[in-house]
Amino acid sequence: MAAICPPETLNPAPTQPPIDANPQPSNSPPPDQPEQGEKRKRPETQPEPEPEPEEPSGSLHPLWKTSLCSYFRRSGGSCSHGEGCRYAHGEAELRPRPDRTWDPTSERAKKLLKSDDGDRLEPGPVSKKEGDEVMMTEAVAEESCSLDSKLEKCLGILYKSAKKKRGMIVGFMSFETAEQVKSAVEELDGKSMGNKTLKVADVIPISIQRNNGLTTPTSQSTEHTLESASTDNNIEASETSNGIRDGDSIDEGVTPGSSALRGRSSRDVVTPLAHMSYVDQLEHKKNALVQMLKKLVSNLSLVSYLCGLPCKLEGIIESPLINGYRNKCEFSVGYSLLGRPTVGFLLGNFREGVTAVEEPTNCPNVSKVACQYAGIFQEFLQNSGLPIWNRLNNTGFWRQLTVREGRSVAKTNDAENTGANISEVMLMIQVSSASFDDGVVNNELKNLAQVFASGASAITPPLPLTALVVQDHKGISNVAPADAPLRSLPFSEGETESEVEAANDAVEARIHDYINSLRFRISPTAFFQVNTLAAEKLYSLAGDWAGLGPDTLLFDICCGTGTIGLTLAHHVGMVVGIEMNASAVSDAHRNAEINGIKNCRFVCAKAEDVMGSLLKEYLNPPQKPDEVPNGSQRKEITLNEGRSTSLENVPDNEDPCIEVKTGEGMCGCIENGSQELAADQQETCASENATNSMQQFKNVVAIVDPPRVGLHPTVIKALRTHPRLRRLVLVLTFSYYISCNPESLVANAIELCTPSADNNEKGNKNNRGWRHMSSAGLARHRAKSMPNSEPFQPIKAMAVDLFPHTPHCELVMLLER
Ligand SMILES: C[S@@+](CC[C@H](N)C(=O)[O-])C[C@H]1O[C@@H](n2cnc3c(N)ncnc32)[C@H](O)[C@@H]1O
Repeated sequence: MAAICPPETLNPAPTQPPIDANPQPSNSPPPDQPEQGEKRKRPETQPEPEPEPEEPSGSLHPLWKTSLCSYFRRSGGSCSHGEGCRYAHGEAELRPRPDRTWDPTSERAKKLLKSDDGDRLEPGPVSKKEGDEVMMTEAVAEESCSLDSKLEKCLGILYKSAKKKRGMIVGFMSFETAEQVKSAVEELDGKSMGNKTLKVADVIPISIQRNNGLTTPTSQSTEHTLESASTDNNIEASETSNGIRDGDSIDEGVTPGSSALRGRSSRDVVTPLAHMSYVDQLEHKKNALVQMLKKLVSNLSLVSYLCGLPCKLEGIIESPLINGYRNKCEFSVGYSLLGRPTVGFLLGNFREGVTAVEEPTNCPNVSKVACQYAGIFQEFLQNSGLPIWNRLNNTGFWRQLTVREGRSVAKTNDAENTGANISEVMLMIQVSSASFDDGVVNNELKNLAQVFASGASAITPPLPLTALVVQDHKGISNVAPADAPLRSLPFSEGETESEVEAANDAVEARIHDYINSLRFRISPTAFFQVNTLAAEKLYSLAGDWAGLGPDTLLFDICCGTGTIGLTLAHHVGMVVGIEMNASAVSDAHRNAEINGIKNCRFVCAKAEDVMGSLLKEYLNPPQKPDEVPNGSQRKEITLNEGRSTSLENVPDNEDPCIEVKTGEGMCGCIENGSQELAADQQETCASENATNSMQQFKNVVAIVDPPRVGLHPTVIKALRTHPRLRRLVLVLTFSYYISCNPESLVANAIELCTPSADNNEKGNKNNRGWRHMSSAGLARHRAKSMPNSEPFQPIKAMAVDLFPHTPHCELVMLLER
């Protein structure tokens, strides 16, 4: 309903564009933990006031009695803290603040505000000029009030709940009654807080959700939002190397914003470089990469370097497709600036209070097919009986539409005709069904499936529709954990519920794409690079630089569906892929199988849990034949769903993954080159294979393609300290508007490349200084305690542009020692 903002924040430089990105499970907290940024719910009953700090006699706390006690006022004159309460029990006790202002909720301040002198005790400029207007939450914070617990105390208004995310410059409030809303607006708009002025701006009320008998209103209360008119173009990216996701870490979807957003388009937000020629975009990215590499130099003072760079930047490889290249788009569901249910991209960052969603039609990186599906869904939502997800109070049903496309083997670089190769489409609709009746939900989903099917076939040429999946997710962020429930929806005519239920048991929804003529199966939550043709170039470059040969053992760390390892498998003796997403590992197995590749093993685990033991297993062969590496694995082998079968015969709908658990929590999938999956046979086979292979690998290489956060220190340590690993190829996403990406690259490189210290420093467990360190600082700190080992040297780097029109880019860096 209202927003408060400093005008200077209205149009800052864009930060992250918001299309898709595969959710990175590594970044998703386990379901039992709050997701990042998740707010704690305000308790129903008013909590007891926090214990007040003891006032040292003789030296009063500077804020002593400078704010009115809301408990005292509301309870009609009692407060459990009695006279010891830090807050003033009534106007008479009230003291002026250190800045000579009065509690703005006090009668005294109100009177002063009405006078020409404003609320200051001393003459001086009153902060009424535009530049000094602040978000309510900023001002409140300056007044030492936490919005959650002390808003009422500070502002003296009645409200139902107040929410603010860390880092947000707006706060959201809901009220019990219309009167509360009215008086809160009167009270807050234009109010001076310290030397700042609160601004209340109009927003479109989000809780006006359709209720045509199918849903219950989210709350009986009059729910309004105090929201900001301010925003910038920032959209947080959850991840990663495949680009950006919309709504990622925006997580909440609130209302469409205010007039400040009018004129802003999803094109500006999602593809902020689209106004430049492609040549200029590449130049821009290259320059940004040079800056980032220079930063690396300053952190690696002992490494020889060239022209200010740690290694030569060989250039930037262009994307074969510049428009419509994305094979995956995650479209938010929300309201447009005009209040219309819309499927598209958020116009800004929720932290800045922006929740308006606009259609993706002008975003040059989105395919026509994806736009058409977004349009079909949007049309459906105009008449849906179930509400759109409300990011303010985390209620509602429809959350997100993901469109994933698979291409046929024939490729075209024809920018105008990118849709021609799209042969498969998977639609994943994210909903939150928890508070809705099953019958209503099923009916609505059935209608939606029909709408998608008929909409797809009504278009000329008809849109492919291969799989329709519903993801049920009730977390605050749209980034669902990898284990969020998925179900397939029937969409072809005549297909019945029970047929689909049966099919759900057997057939997992998936699409296929091709890389270097290999066919790849992709499950709904598995990572796959969003620009397939550019990814081919990326993988080829990584392979060229890795120095591969028949005697090479290649570790594909963070392997996803196995793309890097499988496309290079024919150059090497063996590939060991490590990946934590079980669906992706299952895809990797299947992909090896459908492409007839036998020399790969894929391990389903966090790299940090298994890297050390895998290096040992392959590179420190046991001395005696009966000394089997990872002996504990043998005891805990389990077959998925207790099946025992031959991989050669695994039908497309079965998961050939065998899980192996070790005492260290390792969960591995035995290499699929083995024929039998019977547990004991498989384990022997795997070990033998591993042991036999060990002797023949003269060359050990790792290609590392980690998520945005970079490599875990444990993985770095394992790689750095294993003397037989001589070559490392890092594949990292560089996003020059996002500081954390280059940070993680720089941090990882510091640990890998800093020479060992003469005297290793042992970590001091009690040293909490790390909390305030940058990631580079932390990495330098860790490098000091790295066990004595030969450092890697950066040899060369090259960028590959997987994300035209956006600030993102992949960087490949070769490290050797
Ligand atoms: C940038 S993607 C690269 C995937 C693959 N190399 C490709 O190009 O398709 C990063 C992958 O790392 C996985 N991942 C994230 N954290 C991980 C961890 N701690 N251990 C193993 N895999 C991880 C993600 O699930 C994701 O599949």
